[in-house]
Amino acid sequence: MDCTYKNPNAPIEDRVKDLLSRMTLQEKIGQMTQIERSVATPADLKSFSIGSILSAGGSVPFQKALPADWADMVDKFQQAALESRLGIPLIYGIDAVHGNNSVYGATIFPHNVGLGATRDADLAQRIGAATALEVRATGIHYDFAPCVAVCRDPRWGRCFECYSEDTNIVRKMTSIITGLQGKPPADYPKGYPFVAGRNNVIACAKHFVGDGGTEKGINEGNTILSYDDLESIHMAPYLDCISQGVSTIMASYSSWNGRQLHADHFLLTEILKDKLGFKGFVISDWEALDRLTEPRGSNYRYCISTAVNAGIDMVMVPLRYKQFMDDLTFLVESGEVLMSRIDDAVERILRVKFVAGLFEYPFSDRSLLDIVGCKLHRELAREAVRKSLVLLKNGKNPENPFLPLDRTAKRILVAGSHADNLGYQCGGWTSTWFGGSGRITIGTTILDAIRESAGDKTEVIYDEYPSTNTLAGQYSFAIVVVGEPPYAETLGDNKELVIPFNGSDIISSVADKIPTLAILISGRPLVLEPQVLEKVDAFIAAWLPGTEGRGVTDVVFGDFEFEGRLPMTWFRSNDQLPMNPGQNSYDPLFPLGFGLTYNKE
Ligand SMILES: OC[C@@H]1[C@@H](O)[C@H](O)[C@@H](O)c2nc(CNc3ccccc3)cn21
Repeated sequence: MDCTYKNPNAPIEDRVKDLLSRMTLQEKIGQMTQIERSVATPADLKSFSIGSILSAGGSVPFQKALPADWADMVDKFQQAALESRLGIPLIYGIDAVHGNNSVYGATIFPHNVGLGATRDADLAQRIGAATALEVRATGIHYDFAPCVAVCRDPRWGRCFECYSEDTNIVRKMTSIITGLQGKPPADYPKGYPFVAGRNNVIACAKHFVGDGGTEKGINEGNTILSYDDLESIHMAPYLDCISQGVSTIMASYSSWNGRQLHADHFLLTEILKDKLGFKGFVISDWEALDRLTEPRGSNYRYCISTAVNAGIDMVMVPLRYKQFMDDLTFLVESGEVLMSRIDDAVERILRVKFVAGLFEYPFSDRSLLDIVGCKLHRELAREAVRKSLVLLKNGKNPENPFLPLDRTAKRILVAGSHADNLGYQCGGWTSTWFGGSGRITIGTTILDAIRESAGDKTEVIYDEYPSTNTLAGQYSFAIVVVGEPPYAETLGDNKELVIPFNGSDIISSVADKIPTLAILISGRPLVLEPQVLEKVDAFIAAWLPGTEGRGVTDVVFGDFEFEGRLPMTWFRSNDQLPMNPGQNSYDPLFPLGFGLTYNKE
């Protein structure tokens, strides 16, 4: 074997150096280019040595494609990449942010806000490992997760993607990385990317840095903070990610004190790479370079030169990639971007590919196919749901708790927009970018769970919007499930955080007549009107639990204890926001960390 880079026994840094020395400028730039699957052609993958492909949210081979169809698609792209002159394998990336959520039938775990309510680092790691398996089963190598944003204002449309407003909770939950990638050995070099093997994925901590701290929670907005506060509140989780061997980090669309992150050499290079010693690669967000100018994408050469010189290594172009490659070639040939910067970026990309074993195992492992949505993973997701539930009220008189409910009760009324809607309980980034409604995948709604758990003689009546006539009936108790519709990113920015679809009115109309448990399905706390909270007998925040609705009934019917505690402050009204512990005006309805349990001690 004459090429060091092809020798699996050679030290990785020797392989990187050898391969880099053989590459043309065009091949180097090709490796820095990530394109969307919809514009990828085998011919271009081969001739341009494209480094990476992604599936945008909802970009699937076809509706309800099976894991084998996904693996076929990825392997076909990979085959083309391996036919390039130097045969450098590509990495295929996807947002598997709560399971492999674009894939029909995959296990959908609670979104991060619910996992933050568990504060359970071991659970996060096990979820990471399960997610890695379901991603690799589809042939995909690269997961744009975890989001380690610290959400300081719930008006932000991406609050549900965050573990907490509390930096230390986010830091704790970065353990998911050692599940996704595997755990590096104790003596592993600091800052060096790590991927244990074929059952693991390349992870991506995002979005560096301060995305959760923008003014008024405006998505892609401006985070106005001193460097010390930026570091202590928003940057701290990245030190944990780097110490756990995270292989890639995604830059944030947002700005710090008016400086766009994608253009910020100080943060991306001097801090992240030089001071923190990050040796993986920094990837841009989707068309983030285009956002560096107004109108977007104008003077694209300026955008490219600014971002690449700031420290962006791989560019999620992802559509007009020939323009990107041509412009970057021009910039290098004109000296505006130094070859040393290109070489640094390509070294980082190749390092991650060698570490991930992709030169040895570029294709999917078909023995994993049946693991997608398997019972073991659904049980894990069910455990996560149980541990994520936060009990905010239990009984109009604390001496007389309302929960646990009697599953053998004579007659139960189930109501509300979110009682029987799998898409709603999964939230955004499920099946499509911003999620959907109804039976969007395979799973158990809360109504399904109640029906499965209830006694043989128990009558379960479901009425989404119960009429006066329905409410006039006799019931042992009612369970009303309401909440937010799915959303993503800017679509989720909201200055008026109230329960949508007249959720409060439905709760009130039922609770006026029947002893009622209210369950809220949401990506964040919402305003709970005092009279509504007074009327219900019990109230649970269930966040966005995903496909395993049985996790809710496990606790509601008393088989398991409540363990969840608020990962976000529960504000009284929108005009209090932003409101975080430590502020003089901290006057929440329920404070960060609140959560009742069945047992008094
Ligand atoms: O999906 C790739 C990235 C994702 O990893 C980032 O967290 C997120 O900020 C992000 N936003 C977009 C843009 N959204 C989009 C979704 C569907 C089709 C087209 C664009 C892509 N991405």
